[in-house]
Amino acid sequence: MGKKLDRPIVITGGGRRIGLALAHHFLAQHHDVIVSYRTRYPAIDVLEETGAICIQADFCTDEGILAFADAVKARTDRIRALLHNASAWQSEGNGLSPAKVLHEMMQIHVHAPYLLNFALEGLLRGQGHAAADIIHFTDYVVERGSEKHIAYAASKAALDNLTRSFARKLAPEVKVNAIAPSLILFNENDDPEYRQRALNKSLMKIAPGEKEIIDLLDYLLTSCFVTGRSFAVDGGRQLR
Ligand SMILES: NC(=O)C1=CN([C@@H]2O[C@H](COP(=O)(O)OP(=O)(O)OC[C@H]3O[C@@H](n4cnc5c(N)ncnc54)[C@H](OP(=O)(O)O)[C@@H]3O)[C@@H](O)[C@H]2O)C=CC1
Ligand SMILES: Nc1nc2c(c(=O)[nH]1)N=C([C@H](O)[C@@H](O)CO)CN2
Repeated sequence: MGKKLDRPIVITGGGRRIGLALAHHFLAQHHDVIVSYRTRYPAIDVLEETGAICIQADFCTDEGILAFADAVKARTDRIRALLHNASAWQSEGNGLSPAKVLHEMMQIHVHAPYLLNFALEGLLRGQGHAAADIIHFTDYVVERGSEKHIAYAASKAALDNLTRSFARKLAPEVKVNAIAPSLILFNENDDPEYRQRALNKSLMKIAPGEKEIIDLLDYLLTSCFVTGRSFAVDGGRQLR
């Protein structure tokens, strides 16, 4: 099973894009890192070669969520930060019934963070004032809703509310904050017309990439005071 890790940063959904960038960032800062992955991309091999502990987990069931928590507890007695990045941007339609879309969105964006926060509470507490962090990755649409991703937006809104509840429950040992991005990264299948439309929705008109999230995370993890808040990373989209 290997040696116990020293206060690792735990990242859910670390196999690609933002989660993967976060894992490499914190490894480069010489943190121990645990990531959950669902699909074993080649990037997982590279993460393991770079020293991360990569644990396969599917959060589509509560049992899968709690199995991941048990696997984390088998590797460490304390956690520096728990980053709830895992997510699916599921729209209505696409052959799925509304009931299935709603279930999947609530499972990944609400059941997983809620159950993992409770299951790993004992590993987050007991390290001193503001010594540990939980980060919920929500979305700009929490403020506005979304006509094409209704269940997704509702589930992220629930996650936004969990931020304040867990901040009240876990202070002052553990800070709990949310990051609410809008367009950060395109998906590889996004066509040029979609890309231009999406860029035009903000004042800044760029897709800034993972560094915007990484820099905010570095700030939040060094704070001894900020908790219970959501931080928009949206290029001024609300002013368009
Ligand atoms: N990218 C952007 O522009 C924006 C991102 N965000 C938020 O930022 C975070 C990161 O975004 P991004 O990197 O684009 O996310 P992605 O959708 O690219 O990746 C999310 C990760 O979560 C994993 N995941 C999805 N469903 C499950 C599940 N049931 N069980 C376990 N793992 C699962 C995926 O695994 P697998 O690869 O195997 O499917 C994937 O590795 C997300 O919370 C997202 O909602 C918010 C607004 C904009
Ligand atoms: N899990 C994901 N959530 C979101 C993604 C994504 O790729 N994966 N992408 C977006 C869009 O960039 C959107 O913000 C564009 O307006 C939203 N959420």
